[in-house]
Amino acid sequence: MEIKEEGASEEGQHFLPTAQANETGGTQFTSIQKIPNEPQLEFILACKDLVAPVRDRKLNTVVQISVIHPTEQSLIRYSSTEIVEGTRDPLFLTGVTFPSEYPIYEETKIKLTVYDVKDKSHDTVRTSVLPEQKDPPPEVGRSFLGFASFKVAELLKSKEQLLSLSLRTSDGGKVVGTIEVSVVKMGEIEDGETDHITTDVQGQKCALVYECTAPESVSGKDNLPFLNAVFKNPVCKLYRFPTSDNKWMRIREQMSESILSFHIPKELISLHIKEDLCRNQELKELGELSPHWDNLRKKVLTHCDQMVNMYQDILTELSKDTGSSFKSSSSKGEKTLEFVPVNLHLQRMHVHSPHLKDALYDVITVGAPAAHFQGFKNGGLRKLLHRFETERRNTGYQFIYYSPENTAKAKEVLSNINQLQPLIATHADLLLNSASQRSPDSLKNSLKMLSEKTELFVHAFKDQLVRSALLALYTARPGGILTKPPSPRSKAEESCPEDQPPRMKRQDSIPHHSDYDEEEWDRVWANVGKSLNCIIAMVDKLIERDGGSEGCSGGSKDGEKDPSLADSITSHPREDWYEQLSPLVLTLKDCMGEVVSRAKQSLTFVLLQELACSLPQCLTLTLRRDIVFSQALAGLVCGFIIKLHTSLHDPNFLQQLHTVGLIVQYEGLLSTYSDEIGMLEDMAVGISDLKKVAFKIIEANSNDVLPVITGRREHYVVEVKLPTGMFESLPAQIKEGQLLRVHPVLFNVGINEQQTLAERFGDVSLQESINHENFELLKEYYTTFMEKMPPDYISHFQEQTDLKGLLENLHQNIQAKKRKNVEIVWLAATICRKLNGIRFTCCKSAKDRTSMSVTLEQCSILRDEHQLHKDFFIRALDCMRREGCRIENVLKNIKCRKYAFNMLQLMAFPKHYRPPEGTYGKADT
Ligand SMILES: O=P(O)(O)O[C@H]1[C@H](O)[C@@H](O)[C@H](O)[C@H](O)[C@@H]1OP(=O)(O)O
Repeated sequence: MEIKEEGASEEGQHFLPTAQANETGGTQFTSIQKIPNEPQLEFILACKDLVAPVRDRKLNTVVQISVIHPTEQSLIRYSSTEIVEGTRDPLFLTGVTFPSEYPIYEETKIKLTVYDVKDKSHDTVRTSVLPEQKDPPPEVGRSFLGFASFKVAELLKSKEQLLSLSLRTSDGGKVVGTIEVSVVKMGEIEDGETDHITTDVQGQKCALVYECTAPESVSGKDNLPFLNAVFKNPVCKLYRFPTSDNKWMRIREQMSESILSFHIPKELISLHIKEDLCRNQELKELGELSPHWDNLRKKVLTHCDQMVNMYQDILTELSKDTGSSFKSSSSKGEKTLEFVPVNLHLQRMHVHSPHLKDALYDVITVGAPAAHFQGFKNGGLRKLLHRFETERRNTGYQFIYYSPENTAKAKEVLSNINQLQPLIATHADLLLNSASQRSPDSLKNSLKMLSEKTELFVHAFKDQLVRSALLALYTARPGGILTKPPSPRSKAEESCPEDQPPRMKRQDSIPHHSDYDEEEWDRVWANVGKSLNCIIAMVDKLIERDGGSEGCSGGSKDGEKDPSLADSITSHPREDWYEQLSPLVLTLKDCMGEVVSRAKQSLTFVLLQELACSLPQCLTLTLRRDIVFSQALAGLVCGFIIKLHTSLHDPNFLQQLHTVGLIVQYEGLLSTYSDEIGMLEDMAVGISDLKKVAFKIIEANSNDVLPVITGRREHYVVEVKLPTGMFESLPAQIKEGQLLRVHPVLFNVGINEQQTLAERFGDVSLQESINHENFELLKEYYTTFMEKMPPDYISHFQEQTDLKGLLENLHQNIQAKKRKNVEIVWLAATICRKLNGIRFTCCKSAKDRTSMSVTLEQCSILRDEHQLHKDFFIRALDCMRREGCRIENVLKNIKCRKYAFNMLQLMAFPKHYRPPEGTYGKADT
């Protein structure tokens, strides 16, 4: 077989899809026997007795792993180990793993090439997947020592699955040492054997014993097919690190993208279109208005229709991306991809350490949810929304000011009406159906349902807002007089004596009209309750006369019956039930229709005020908020799904889920300088808006496992599907569809050179306020958690972790005005993990700073929870950053294997956020 130049082939971590891989020109190859969804082959490497080309040179070795597929002639560079310095017998901590999807067979050949690295800052055989990019030539920074190759079958069939191969020079002649390839299986006990490994600290040695406790399934293998439908294109890396008692722990790092990146935005945009079309229709149905308001309505409708068209265009564009699951950092500013989160991944660390249970640690990494296309010249949502509200409050005569709470309330009531009216109509028909069957039980049941829904309906209008909006609309009708200016009134002011002028407080400015009959609405509204009472009374009578001993459980709402109705009931002995109930049901529907029509119009009029007073800013702001929210929600749904699947077998988690909900903690690394201020302002609102989301778990009835979103801008429900077996095992509350809450919190600490500028010459108040506000939210969650979770769980919990102490520590750190105080994000992350929460890490692109942070978090967990040998902390960190999933993330985003940092930036970073030499530099981002 001819071996081609290495530079000509592509980086192998992004492999062919399986179907393609099996098309091997008709030739059959032998698959490696594998456990479903587990990597097919994993091995580690060590060299012995390496011969230096120059005497007395201390070797710094790296092994490059390449693959030759059976049908192909060329080499594909697959991965590399880390560089081990100063030894002829290097033992590599970075292993090799071939994920389940990788087209590898027993016939596949693997080539191991050993290099001596002379200049780490230039050590890079290939930094790019594009052949002719500006990479240094292969020989820069390193020199070839020797190579060996083997077929996968040879390794698998070898004694103890271990090969010891001679390393030869390129002409194949001279032996320059040996390389050992040893198959590993996460969780399997290996033969006791000791070895030595050079640590970072010169001269220190560490005896290593291959010994592991029995494996324990942490990944919930039975639900993997389900997760595979959501998480795609995994990149896997394998490491082994020594523990403080000189044993091995194994770590598998995995990074996957998700089709939810595109699916959630599409779902949301469809929902917005529906909501906006419905609002536009309601605006049209507002009825006759005086010329002033009618003109405004026309203007609003023109803009709103344009907006809907725009959302439709975006949806069409996105729908073309069928099956996409990744938006790269370089596409941040693309208009058609605005709703899609940037560089969203599940970053998972699976730890198998001696004497401890296997553990999984998940972080969702994603670019800060922000409106990159709209830009940040005028700031982000936090500032823009505030400014918008202030301006609106101060607009003069032409509009009526309703506070954001009241506008939201109007939307909520409108949505409740739209949901409840058809529901009530259905229950009323079911009642008639039961009546025609003369079935007392079914009649009682139908009545119960009808009563419940009608009560909800009546309750929905209890708000003072409906009353005041009715009056406002009355004055806006032709002939209605709009008092000048609409005088602000609150409840307190209503009690002011007539002769005293009302206080001019710029709160809701609701007009008055002396001809207006305020009680009319009360009558119309009360009629619904009354007509329900009539039905209840009639059902009671019918059942009683039919021989039933008990009265109907529906019960009159206020205990008294309408006298006229009671008469009509007594005058019909043993009649046809349907005939008796039918007119009453009709009356209920009519009364309801009257209420709906009045309330809908009045509340739509409230919405008209918001839109009319600040066109087109209002719509642009809504768009910005929708964009940011969509990106945030896509991440949240990923986080929720993965958390649910990994914790499904933990009853405490499930109880926590339906009792107090989940904390969702976002770590932000944005600086409070220049554009990133705007990003942070967007991100803060996007994350806070996630409070409007509730999850509901439903049983999957088909192969379509993707979540479904219902609701509207103020309140969304995400339905997450589970296969029957898993669904059945859930607690009753969850199965019954209880809404599951999330509690998002954001802590931000800027770490780069821009933050240095902000701290020296700028303003860090945004970061400070965000951290303060979110600390209060976190504390609230903790308090509820302690109050609502059962005492035995809490005591077990407290034994393990001093959460209170961690919270206090976090609080002190937030208050201390310390520069780049990364302790804040570390503590917040620790608290989140201890509270069983969902973790997120974000920077602008989730590529560079995020990569530094998640790798640091992973190694800190290994040190704090899994006894990583202290001398190996930095080395583990460097391994993960040099050859781990995150450098693949960089490659995937910008087609170049370099973190986009320069020396100046690195100097500004807090300790431990700096990548190893040779992995960073100028990159086209
Ligand atoms: O992933 P990020 O940390 O947001 O990437 C930044 C990087 O930190 C910075 O040094 C570099 O100059 C670029 O601005 C990166 O952002 P891109 O969005 O351009 O990848």
